[in-house]
Amino acid sequence: MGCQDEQLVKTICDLYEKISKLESLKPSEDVNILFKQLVSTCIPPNPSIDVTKMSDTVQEIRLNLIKICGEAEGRLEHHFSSILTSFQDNPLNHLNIFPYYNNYLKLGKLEFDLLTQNLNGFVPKNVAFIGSGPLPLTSIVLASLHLKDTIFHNFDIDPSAKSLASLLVSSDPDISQRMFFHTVDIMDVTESLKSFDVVFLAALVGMKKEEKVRVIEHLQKHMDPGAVLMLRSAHGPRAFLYPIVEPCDLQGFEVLSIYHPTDDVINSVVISKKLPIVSTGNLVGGPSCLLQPCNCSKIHAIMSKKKNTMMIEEFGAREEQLS
Ligand SMILES: C[S@@+](CC[C@H](N)C(=O)[O-])C[C@H]1O[C@@H](n2cnc3c(N)ncnc32)[C@H](O)[C@@H]1O
Repeated sequence: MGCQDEQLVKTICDLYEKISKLESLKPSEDVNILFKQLVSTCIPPNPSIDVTKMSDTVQEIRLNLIKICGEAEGRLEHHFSSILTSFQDNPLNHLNIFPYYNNYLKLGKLEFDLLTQNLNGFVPKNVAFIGSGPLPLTSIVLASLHLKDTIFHNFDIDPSAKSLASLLVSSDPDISQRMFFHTVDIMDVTESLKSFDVVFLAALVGMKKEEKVRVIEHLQKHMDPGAVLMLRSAHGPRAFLYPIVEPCDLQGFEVLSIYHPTDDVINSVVISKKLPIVSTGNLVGGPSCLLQPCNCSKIHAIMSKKKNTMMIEEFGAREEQLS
């Protein structure tokens, strides 16, 4: 790692030391300043920064940072969703009070464009968003601007997410009829997952690699063959803020494209499709794949086709009926 990169990692670690000493992660001037510094340090594209090759100490800092950023993001969303739902008129007319609203507009457009490019004109009728939170901006942006006849089912493990998000959309004549919220751990949702053409998985569902892979395996077991799984990942220094999803984490899926933004959209986007299961229960295609050397723009994964046998178990887990 060059000395400039070493300096970048040192700056991130120094910011972690300050952030980890904060008494609260609730939005405040101190919290906002530190997180703005952290995000602006991590955003400039730098493919030579590979967090997976750093020391155990830096890896531990990264894991803690992802957790802290996740908590701060949740509190920020909760804070602004509470303000928005206090408006007398339609809260969806005031989304721009959220500091990262423009980022969600750009991310939503990027995800819609990738879907359009890879779905060959098919318009999804039923979309699931997993980890929608108290301010489900991805679903709202997609439903309002891009998928104007699509039904959205939002899943979140946190009860306050459903209560705030439902209130947020309740006064919008269109969105309130097409958007539903469920308080459930996605690991407890099984049969219902088959009804979705597209499933989005929020970056912060599964913060550790093994947690993320467990969720992906669960989705692979219950999604409909041919359905699309949209994931959020991170690249370069941005991987200090969010987990990385690699094609090899997506067993049973064909990775169609990975897009690494180079502007202020922080998340990379991974679009994949659940592989068909042939009659003998074997999967067509295989888990491992080769990525062309990353040029930090748009990468198509090259799938190596290998036969792969997969046992499917029926989960008797509790499941909330979709409305
Ligand atoms: C802070 S939100 C970010 C999503 C963002 N609002 C968007 O529109 O892209 C991430 C959410 O994931 C939820 N979450 C984490 N693990 C989950 C799980 N196993 N099942 C369902 N939701 C989960 C958290 O409760 C949190 O509200």
